[in-house]
Amino acid sequence: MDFLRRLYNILFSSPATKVETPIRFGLLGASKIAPNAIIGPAKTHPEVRIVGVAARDAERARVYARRYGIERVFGGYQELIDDPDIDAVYIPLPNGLHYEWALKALKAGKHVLLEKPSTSNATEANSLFRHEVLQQAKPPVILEAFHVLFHPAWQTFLSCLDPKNIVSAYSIFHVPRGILPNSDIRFQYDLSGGTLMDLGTYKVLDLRQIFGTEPEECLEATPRMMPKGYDQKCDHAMTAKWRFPNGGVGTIDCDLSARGAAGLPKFTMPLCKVVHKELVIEDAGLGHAEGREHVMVKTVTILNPMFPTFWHRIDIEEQHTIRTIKDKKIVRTWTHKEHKKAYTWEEGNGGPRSGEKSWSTYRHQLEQFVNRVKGREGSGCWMSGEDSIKQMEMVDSAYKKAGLPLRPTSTYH
Ligand SMILES: NC(=O)C1=CN([C@@H]2O[C@H](COP(=O)(O)OP(=O)(O)OC[C@H]3O[C@@H](n4cnc5c(N)ncnc54)[C@H](OP(=O)(O)O)[C@@H]3O)[C@@H](O)[C@H]2O)C=CC1
Ligand SMILES: O=C1OC[C@@H](O)[C@H](O)[C@H]1O
Repeated sequence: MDFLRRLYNILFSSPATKVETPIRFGLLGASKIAPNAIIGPAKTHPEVRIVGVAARDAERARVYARRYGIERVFGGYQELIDDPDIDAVYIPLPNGLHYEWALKALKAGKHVLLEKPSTSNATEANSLFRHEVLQQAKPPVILEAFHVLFHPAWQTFLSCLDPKNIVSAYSIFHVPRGILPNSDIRFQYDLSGGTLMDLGTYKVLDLRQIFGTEPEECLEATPRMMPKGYDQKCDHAMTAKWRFPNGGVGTIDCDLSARGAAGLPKFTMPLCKVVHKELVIEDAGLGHAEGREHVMVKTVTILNPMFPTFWHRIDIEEQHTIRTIKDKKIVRTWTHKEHKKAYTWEEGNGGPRSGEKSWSTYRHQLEQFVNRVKGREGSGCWMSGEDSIKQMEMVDSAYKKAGLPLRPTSTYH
């Protein structure tokens, strides 16, 4: 029942009355993702209007504008960026074009909401996020659009972890075979494609946030390359492992063409599972009988971190053991399980933060983007430029380990 109510509110949320001077957004490209990522969220945001769309082909932009009720059409990306009526741009272009168009937009003084991955590699990320245009007194805002981190479900999950005691973290995101054609932009090396660049970047972010720090080394990276006849520099799937400074190991598993028995499309629930090291519990009761100790291992799992507004669950499992200290003979074991959900901040890890149950991860993200542009404090959830650089360093480390070329660096300056 709760699920149906949420679904109804997600699909039919009423449009907001707009303020007199909203942030005027332009879209680069008539992209597939913009309706979910910004056009829909903007409808319920009183301070945002989507005023223009640019496409390489003006007719394509016209059709898109008509379909989504966008006032203005631009015959090219630069034309939109140069328009004084545009305050901010959303960039959902193929990965290989992110760097160039983000920099062009920043140079024109526009705020930038930039799709993930921010750039093709760490070299580009360095040049973009440390560019002089961002060193001025009041620089434009730029955000790599890792929408998931803005949702209370993800933040609540993080607050259940004890980063320094994490032994292992596992993060999986598979898309069943057949959803994306092998000709998709995600599988073209020249456009900086690859599954690690696409789904993998979410998983890389998961590990960075779970451990709360950067990895020391990529231990393994195993791609499954595109089938014969397609781009042989692109990974269709990737698993990779990193060691973090506390000795813990983080593993990612991403697949944009997941198959099961007989090669049929396979669905796997996206999740992150975190196992902590065994801790001795100093309790006055059970564990303190002469010669015995009470130990506990905590495992925290979030199911469906990607689309938590529809449904998610956070499972906290504590495995308790009473055993003899000398020879570790088990006297008693039991498991304590707790399930959490956080469709709102109140349900989750608290705080007077804004949001409604029906807000998607993208709507939460837009709220914080606007807060930054307006110079307000906001929820505290953010992805800094330095964070985006670290992201790409970690992605590059896996491509290097796999023996694959880094995605190509743009020649734009
Ligand atoms: N945040 C999220 O949940 C998601 C993020 N993404 C990210 O958004 C970006 C776009 O993804 P998606 O919307 O699926 O992509 P699309 O296939 O819809 O492509 C986006 C736009 O890229 C433009 N484009 C420019 N140059 C090229 C070219 N050489 N070949 C093909 N297209 C080109 C097209 O613009 P034009 O209209 O001008 O022709 C097209 O509209 C990617 O970076 C992806 O990682 C994607 C899905 C989900
Ligand atoms: O960002 C994304 O999220 C959802 C995926 O299905 C898609 O491939 C990816 O680009």
